[in-house]
Order: sequence, then structure tokens, then C-alpha cells
Amino acid sequence: MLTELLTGWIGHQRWFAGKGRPVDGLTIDSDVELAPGLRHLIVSVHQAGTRDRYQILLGCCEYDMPDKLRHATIGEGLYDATHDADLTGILLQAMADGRDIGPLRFRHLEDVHIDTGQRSLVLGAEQSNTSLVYGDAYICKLFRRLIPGVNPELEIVSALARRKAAHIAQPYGWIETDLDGETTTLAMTQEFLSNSNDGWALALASVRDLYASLDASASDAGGDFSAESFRLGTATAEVHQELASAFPTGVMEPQEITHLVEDQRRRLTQAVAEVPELARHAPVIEEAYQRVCDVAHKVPVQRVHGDYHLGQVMRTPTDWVILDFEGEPGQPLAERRALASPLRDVAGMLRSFDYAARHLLADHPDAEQLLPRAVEWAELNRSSFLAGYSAGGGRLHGEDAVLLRALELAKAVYEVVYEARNRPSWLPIPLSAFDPGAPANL
Ligand SMILES: Nc1ncnc2c1ncn2[C@@H]1O[C@H](COP(=O)(O)OP(=O)(O)O)[C@@H](O)[C@H]1O
Ligand SMILES: O=P(O)(O)O[C@H]1O[C@H](CO)[C@@H](O[C@H]2O[C@H](CO)[C@@H](O)[C@H](O)[C@H]2O)[C@H](O)[C@H]1O
Repeated sequence: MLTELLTGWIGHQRWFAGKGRPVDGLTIDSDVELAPGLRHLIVSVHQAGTRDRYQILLGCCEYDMPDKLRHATIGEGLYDATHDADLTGILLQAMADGRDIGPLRFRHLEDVHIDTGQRSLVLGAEQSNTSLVYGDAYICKLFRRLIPGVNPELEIVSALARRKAAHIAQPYGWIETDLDGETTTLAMTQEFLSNSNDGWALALASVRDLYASLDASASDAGGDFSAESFRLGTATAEVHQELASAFPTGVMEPQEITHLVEDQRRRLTQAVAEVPELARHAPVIEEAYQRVCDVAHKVPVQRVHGDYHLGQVMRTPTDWVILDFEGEPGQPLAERRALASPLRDVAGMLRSFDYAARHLLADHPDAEQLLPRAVEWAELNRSSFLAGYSAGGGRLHGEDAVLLRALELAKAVYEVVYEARNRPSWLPIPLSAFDPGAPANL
């Protein structure tokens, strides 16, 4: 039976969020035939009293499964159709046509032309979503785990595209349906940035070059990245200004600031309970949080990226482009859409420079010797990014330094939990944020 096949299959998928916990049951909430041999399913997965919804594209073949699709088998004659380029073209075509198929609505932005002749491949780095790359023209991100509501990435990128903003990947179309009475985004298609590299890969190349040339300083070594950091800072400030123009803005009053700090204190307590190594750093973090209450009186807030780091920015041949305006994964939608200080993104990127500088130290035989160079690289790029941010019109003055420091530490607390859960060997990186001079391998 289909539900049994899917129950056995779903727990092994890269994007399945409930790994490690037994699946108690799976029900099919919606089953729509998109075309002969292609069905779109929404399923509910029940685990220890929780229910999560996922979407599946189900391919059905009457005859033997072609060899090229065997790796995507779900059961006899059934497979994950995201891997079948003969079928995925239907999604692009339906978006271009603006069709409704049963409860699914396929839409495109006004004034765009979609070339429907492109064939797709599943992007290798499949994580919480499945991305289909069509030719080298489009990337269609299928949101696997469904949260009722419009996806913030679609909301933001469409609003910025309407303003003809720079530094974003042009959106083309999306798929939506109604879940719990709310319009819910199922997928989004954007310009695919070919000939581009993500900021994390570029930053690591620079750090590797620096480590390889032991005598040179961070600014003299072959891999100097600071001009890129400056440009990225400017691009970030420009996108923040576009976001402030496209969406409502506000000012956080002292009472709300205190409330926010309380929330961060709660997160810290939870993080310490989960990662006891954090406990010895708690006083430093508490002090930085208290300083915000003492010093910050009015904090401008607006829509922000929310999970900003070097892996979310792409360097095209001409520009920095910012991706994935989805906020912190795992947070409720309302929180991901809430107004916040743009310094939250600045803090995220500053942390990311620290990550890039230190991540190659982990098992490095010369870690102790290289640590001062890592610190120097991070400092140079952090200050270039901030200089670029100011040059691009980003606000960085007076009490902002106090807020920025607290936001950086709050992000590092989030990272400590993230690494403990996902990549325990990386845990020393965010832990070093509280004690920058400590030995590299902590
Ligand atoms: N528009 C795009 N053009 C080119 N590559 C992209 C694009 N969007 C995403 N990618 C690639 O896919 C990777 C993961 O994308 P992302 O949106 O961050 O997915 P996730 O939310 O699963 O982390 C990025 O690091 C980048 O390499
Ligand atoms: O990109 P995602 O939305 O999935 O963000 C999550 O995963 C990120 C890891 O890929 C994580 O970022 C952390 O690691 C990065 C290096 O891999 C580093 O550049 C970031 O500074 C660091 O925060 C992110 O926090 C998490 O939300």
C-alpha cells in the first residue's frame, strides 16, 4: 500500500526533519494528478504526538523502472519524480501558463518570460529543500516540509524585484495551495546564477592561501579577500535600504528592547542546558545583554534577512547577490517575518568571517601557530565588511556597537546549539566567539 511504502521511504530522505525518531504513522492529505504518471502528494507524518506535513512528487511508471531512475525508487513502479526531467518540465510549464490544477495554483511574476524548454537536474547539495536546476537558467526550490503561510523568501524577493532592486536573484514563479486556510508556498523559481561562487567557498579559498604563505600578512597574502568583504558590506546596506522601503519599519522602544533581551536570556538558558560547555561563558554573554538594556533606547527595526552568513551570498562575475531570505530555519513563521534590527544581519556576517577563518584550524597540525593569522584574517575582513556597510549607507554609530556586540553573541549562542545538533566537531568555532584568544582546538 502507498502509505506503507512512503512511511518506509520518507525517514531516509535528506530533507526529512524528523530523523532519528520513529514514524508512528503517515496519512495522505492530498493526492493530485498533475499529468499522466506524475502525482503531487501532501502527506502528514506523525511522530511522538507531533504532526509535520511534507510534499512529494510521485512518479508512476507502468513498465520497468528506467535505470537512470532506480536510485529514486520508492516502491515498485513508484519513484521520487524530482529526479525525472521528463516530468519536472510540467512544473515549469504550469507556472508559465498560470494554471490551476486541483487545489494547486501555479503562478508567474508579471512581466517575466519563462523558457519552458529547459530540462532539470536535482542540485547536489540537497538539504531541507529539494532544488531543481533547469538548464542554467532557473532554480526551482521545492519546500519539502510545509509550514502554512507565504514563504518569506518569495514575499521578500518578489517585493524587491518589483522595485528593481540590485543584489537579488530574479524571481520567476511559484506554486501555492491552501493549508489550514492559509495561502502556502510549495515551491519558488528564481534565476539560476551560473558562473558564480558562494561567499563561503571564496572566503575559504582566501584563508587557505593565507595559511599556505606563512610569512605574509592577511592583507599581503595572495588570497586577500578584504575588497570583496567591503563590496559585500555595501551590497548588504543597499539591500537593507530596499527592504526598509518595500516593507513597514518601526522603532523599538526601551520596554520592547528589554523584552527582546529577556527572550535572548531564555534562549541562553536553554542553550546552556543543551550544551553545558557554554555555561562558563554565560557571564560574558549576560553582561553584553545587560549593556543593551542600559544603553539602547530606540532601535530602528525593519524586515531583515534573518540567517545571514557567507553561504547565503553568491559572487557573480559582476556583483554580490543575496539568497535565502527565509529567516532562521526552525523558527515559527511569525518570528521569521518579524521586524528586527538590520544589525542582526551584520552580526551574522561578522560571525561568518570568524567561522571561515577558524574552520580550517580544527584538525590542522599547525593550529596554534596559525591561530593569530586566523584572528588577523577575520579582523581584516570584519572591519572591511563594516566599512563597506557604512559606505553603502548602513547605520553604524553610537550605541549601535553595543547592540552589534550583543547580537553577535546571540548568534554565536544559536550557532553553539546548531553545531551541537548537526556538526559536533564544529562546536569549538562558535564557542571561541566568547573567548577569542583561547587555543585553536579548545
Ligand atoms: N539562485 C541561485 N543560483 C545559483 N545557485 C543557487 C541559487 N540558489 C541557491 N543556490 C545554491 O544552492 C545552495 C543552497 O541554497 P539555499 O537556498 O541556501 O538552500 P537551503 O535553504 O536548503 O540552505 C546555495 O549555497 C547555492 O550554492
Ligand atoms: O544555510 P542555512 O539556512 O541552512 O543555515 C543554517 O546552516 C548554516 C550552516 O550551513 C549555519 O551557518 C553556520 O555555518 C556556516 C558555515 O557552514 C557559517 O558561515 C555561519 O556563520 C554559521 O552560522 C546557520 O547558522 C544555520 O542557520
